[in-house]
Amino acid sequence: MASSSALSRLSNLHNHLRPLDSNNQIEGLVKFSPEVYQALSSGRAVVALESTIISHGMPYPQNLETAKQVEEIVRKNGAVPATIAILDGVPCVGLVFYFSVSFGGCARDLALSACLCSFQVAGRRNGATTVSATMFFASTVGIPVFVTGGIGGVHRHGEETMDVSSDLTELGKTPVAVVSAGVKSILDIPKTLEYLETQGVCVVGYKTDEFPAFFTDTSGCKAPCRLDTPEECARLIDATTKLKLGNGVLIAVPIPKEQSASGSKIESAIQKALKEAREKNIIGSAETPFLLARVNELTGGASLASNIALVKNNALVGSKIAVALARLREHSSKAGMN
Ligand SMILES: O=c1[nH]cc([C@@H]2O[C@H](COP(=O)(O)O)[C@@H](O)[C@H]2O)c(=O)[nH]1
Repeated sequence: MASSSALSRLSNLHNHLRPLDSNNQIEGLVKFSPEVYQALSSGRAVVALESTIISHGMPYPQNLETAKQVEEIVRKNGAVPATIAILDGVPCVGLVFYFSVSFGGCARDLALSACLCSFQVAGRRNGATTVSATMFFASTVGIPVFVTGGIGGVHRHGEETMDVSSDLTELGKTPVAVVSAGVKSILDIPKTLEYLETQGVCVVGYKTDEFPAFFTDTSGCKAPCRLDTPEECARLIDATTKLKLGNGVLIAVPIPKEQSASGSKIESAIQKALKEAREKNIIGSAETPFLLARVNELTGGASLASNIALVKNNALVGSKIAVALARLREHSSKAGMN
């Protein structure tokens, strides 16, 4: 449970954040760290980051350490990090330190997909945002690039259970580019790609022809498109905006080669964990956290090390894309093209 100091930090957090001055009702509900507010106001590159990776995706204390290191990587590469979470019912954009203190040590049962956000806001509760909720808020406040580890997808046997992550439907209706290491093989990767196609989402392999499977750089599935530089990705995002397609882009970045080596060991642990989940009848929102924790145990921590490495690599690539996009838009507006 939360320590009282963590809780008091949490409730004081609002004093450090400022609301966006806006007539837009949704934007008026959101609060920003001064750093993110300034960056957005001046057209600087900003990278959105989710908080479920802190609350659920990794154990303490690696979750906290990784969150801080990811923010550092984003800053070193010229962008401003914007971790998103709901605190006391207020969607907040920025300030990973406070979030991580609060979510790293408590509130681990609150991962919010977009559909649950209004419930938390109305009830003035706390919640870490998943990919879908982070996309929603990033889009609302004008952050076009969002970095995460992996997205949710169609679960195995999803055709019977209807267990399909709302990350996929959000990608179908929210214009944000999500930089991830693809989809874990705990999910059904071919069906996930099929579903994304149905949703009209442009899926890009970054420097690869193959869609990556999170812990490994291969999945046996072809990536629908391939791009090789941050500038190309920025042009794609810009074109999606100009065409007013209204949906997201998924940029799938393979895990770095060095870490991909332990992929086969991790894959067999995934198969064992999946079997255990079925035997114990662990389903729905309990399934992913169970599988992640069990795979980490079975691999003696190798999966966590890989997870951390790929998130950092995604932060590096995503920041470069955000910077390239900010430059492109600056040039366009100077040239009077917007
Ligand atoms: O490797 C990971 N995949 C997915 C998640 C989290 O799980 C969510 C998907 O959950 P669900 O399948 O319940 O929609 C993602 O949005 C993300 O927040 C994670 O932490 N780590």
